[in-house]
Amino acid sequence: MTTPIRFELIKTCRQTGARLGILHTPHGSFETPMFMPVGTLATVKTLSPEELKEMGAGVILSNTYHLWLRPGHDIVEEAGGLHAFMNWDRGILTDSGGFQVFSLSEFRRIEEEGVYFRNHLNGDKLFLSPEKAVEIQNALGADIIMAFDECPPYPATYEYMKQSIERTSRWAERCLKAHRRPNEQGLFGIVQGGEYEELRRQSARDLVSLDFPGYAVGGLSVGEPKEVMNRVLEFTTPLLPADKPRYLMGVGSPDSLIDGAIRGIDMFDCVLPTRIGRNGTVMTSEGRVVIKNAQYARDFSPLDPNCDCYTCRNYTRAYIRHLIKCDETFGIRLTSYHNVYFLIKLMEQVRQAIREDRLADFREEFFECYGFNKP
Ligand SMILES: CNc1nc2cc3nc(NC)[nH]c3cc2c(=O)[nH]1
Repeated sequence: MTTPIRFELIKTCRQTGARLGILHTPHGSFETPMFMPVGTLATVKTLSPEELKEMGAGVILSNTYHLWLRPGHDIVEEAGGLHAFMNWDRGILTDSGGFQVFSLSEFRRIEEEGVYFRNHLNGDKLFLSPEKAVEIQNALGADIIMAFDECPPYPATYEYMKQSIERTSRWAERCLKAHRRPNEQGLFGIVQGGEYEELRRQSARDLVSLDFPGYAVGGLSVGEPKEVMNRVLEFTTPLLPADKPRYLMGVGSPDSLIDGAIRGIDMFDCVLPTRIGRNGTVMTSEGRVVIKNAQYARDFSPLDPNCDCYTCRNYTRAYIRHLIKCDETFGIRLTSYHNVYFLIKLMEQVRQAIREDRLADFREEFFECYGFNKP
């Protein structure tokens, strides 16, 4: 069987556990650690594929649950798959819908066969199973697809978490069996177990024995303190094969990206840059800037003095503040463009620091400049 996804380990940073790698996919090869912009409904909100390419995006995300509801995976399949449908010829990863079920629907019932819940748009009863989640992802045609898992709430009791990870492992096996296109789409397993080391070990052991082409660390960035996330990563990533990609789902903020890379994570995704961009908050090398604040009314400097993106080269804080205040669409395009660019460039700096074996030093410098308190 030809594996559609291959991870090439280039080197490990001597100062930290961070890895420099290359993720080979049917739609190109991309350096890791990487940040993957989220395009929930087959678009990274307000940005064009050309803009994403010029800023260096390699793999972008789309949501199985949302595309299943609108426009329907059958229409996307008829269009020739997501790449054709959204005119994106680089990498695409779809999540499996598990997380949306838990985050969007109050009513839900988890059974062995799958999850019963309601359509968040019209209240209709819905059912998702491992088989259905894989069927939808096979139709959408992403290069990387995710196993159907349960992302338990934080916190959860040990007893709840134990029965949840055992079901998630059974579901993972069912996903492998249901996968119709293993030579074109790499199916990643998702390690669960919350903050319990013993359960993370059990979940990792179950999934690694199924030999997935890649592994995600799930169940994090769900409200736990950052120290908990970092501790869980410290004992979880070493359980995963060094020659396979490791994906931390739903992360994250600049400090979490750096701390995740230091703990051996290769792939990250987060809605943060476009979500906060839409309400006029931007990430800059000197910390967050809430552009609506009156202090920027006559500030004719760029959003970030150290950024060379399209937004920062051509527009001022005063102008962008004006657009956001007037609810002008061009305003959130400019802030979204800068925020996605910022995280993609941050990962370039992380990769360069790994090449120079100085990621711990880079972390110090970045945290100092960005304004994070030193841990
Ligand atoms: C598709 N399965 C799946 N998605 C996730 C998405 C997440 N997004 C966040 N924070 C924004 N945490 C997440 C955890 C999971 C998780 O444990 N499983």
